Amino acid sequence: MHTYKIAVISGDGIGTEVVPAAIEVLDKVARLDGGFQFQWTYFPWGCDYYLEHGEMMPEDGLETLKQFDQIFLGAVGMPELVPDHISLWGLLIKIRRGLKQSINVRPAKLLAGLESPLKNPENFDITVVRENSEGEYSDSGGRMHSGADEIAIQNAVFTRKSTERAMRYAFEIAKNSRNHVTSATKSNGLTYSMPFWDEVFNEVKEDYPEIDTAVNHIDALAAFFVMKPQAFDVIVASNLFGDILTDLGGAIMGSIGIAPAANLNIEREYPSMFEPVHGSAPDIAGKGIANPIGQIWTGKMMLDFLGHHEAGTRVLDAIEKTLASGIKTGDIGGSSTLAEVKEAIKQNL
Ligand SMILES: NC(=O)C1=CN([C@@H]2O[C@H](COP(=O)(O)OP(=O)(O)OC[C@H]3O[C@@H](n4cnc5c(N)ncnc54)[C@H](O)[C@@H]3O)[C@@H](O)[C@H]2O)C=CC1
Ligand SMILES: CC(=O)C(=O)O
Ligand SMILES: [K+]
Ligand SMILES: [Mn+2]
Repeated sequence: MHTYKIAVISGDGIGTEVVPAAIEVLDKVARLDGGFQFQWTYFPWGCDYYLEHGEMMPEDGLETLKQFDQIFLGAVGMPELVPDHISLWGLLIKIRRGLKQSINVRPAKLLAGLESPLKNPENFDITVVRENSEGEYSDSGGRMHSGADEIAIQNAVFTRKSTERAMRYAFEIAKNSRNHVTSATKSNGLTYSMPFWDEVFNEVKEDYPEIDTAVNHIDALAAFFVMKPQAFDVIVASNLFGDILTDLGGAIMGSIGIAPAANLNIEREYPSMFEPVHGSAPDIAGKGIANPIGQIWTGKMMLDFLGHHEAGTRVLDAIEKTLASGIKTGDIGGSSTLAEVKEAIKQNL
């Protein structure tokens, strides 16, 4: 029996509610499978930790995390207590970069039993490959002067290595999907980064003659997500474009509370980190009404990454069965609690 050592960072807000629920589901599916188990190690890192220690995680936090097989994280951020750029850069983004989780995979598909806010949605099944290590998320820039002369400069960083890596990963995924990759660009507004992005895309696609491609500006692409999401298979996007597009992906499924994500170290040199698309949702935290499906589906992505596809399928089937039976949280039109949804998903495994 294989034991996976998983570092758990529930983080802030609803992270502390949805993570334990997902762990119960993962433990049960492991028991039903019989071939593997999880050993969970909990780290109390987050905004409360920051208020006590002056840092979001200990200085040797990354070294500690390297000893685990994978990381399971909820969400980071409590803007009323700690400014978001401090909390996210001190924990979430620090781990993504420090452990070279350079790819963020975020699926969005029409789930059985869930009503999309789109009026007559055709069946859509999209995988967004988001570059996760650079781009518009950068700490290069500065602020100076004050008053009417105040200036803020935020640079975006696009390296050939990381751009190409994200694109190649998208093409590889497309081979096992429907052989189509769309590139999200904005080379009509950004004069250096996105023309470069387009050039690299044109070069990379030459290596994949069997894959069809399209290029859309991100503004149009966002509109197409609403008007014709069925037109897409795999999408490759920069860090910020992918971030925005995948909240929209969650929304057209029914709620950002169900959207899963995986921060992958595709070289498998360091642990990958599995955390849903949504944040800490301070507006509903502590009420027991958060939707646990995003976190649970994220657990399915971890199972898949570990090679347990049958167990992963079992989790997604149980989610869909639960939705079809009408057991839903408020964000997707139901009146069930987090605990009720979790219990139903466990039953349906
Ligand atoms: N990966 C991460 O850890 C992320 C952290 N954040 C942080 O989270 C905090 C709140 O950010 P927001 O912009 O409000 O985004 P958010 O994703 O936390 O919430 C946006 C809206 O969606 C709802 N929502 C989110 N997850 C839900 C769930 N599982 N069930 C039901 N409803 C859900 C919330 O109630 C809220 O109305 C901030 O500190 C932000 O920086 C935001 C996004 C990602
Ligand atoms: C911070 C955030 O919203 C994300 O990385 O998805
Ligand atoms: K998250
Ligand atoms: Mn986001």
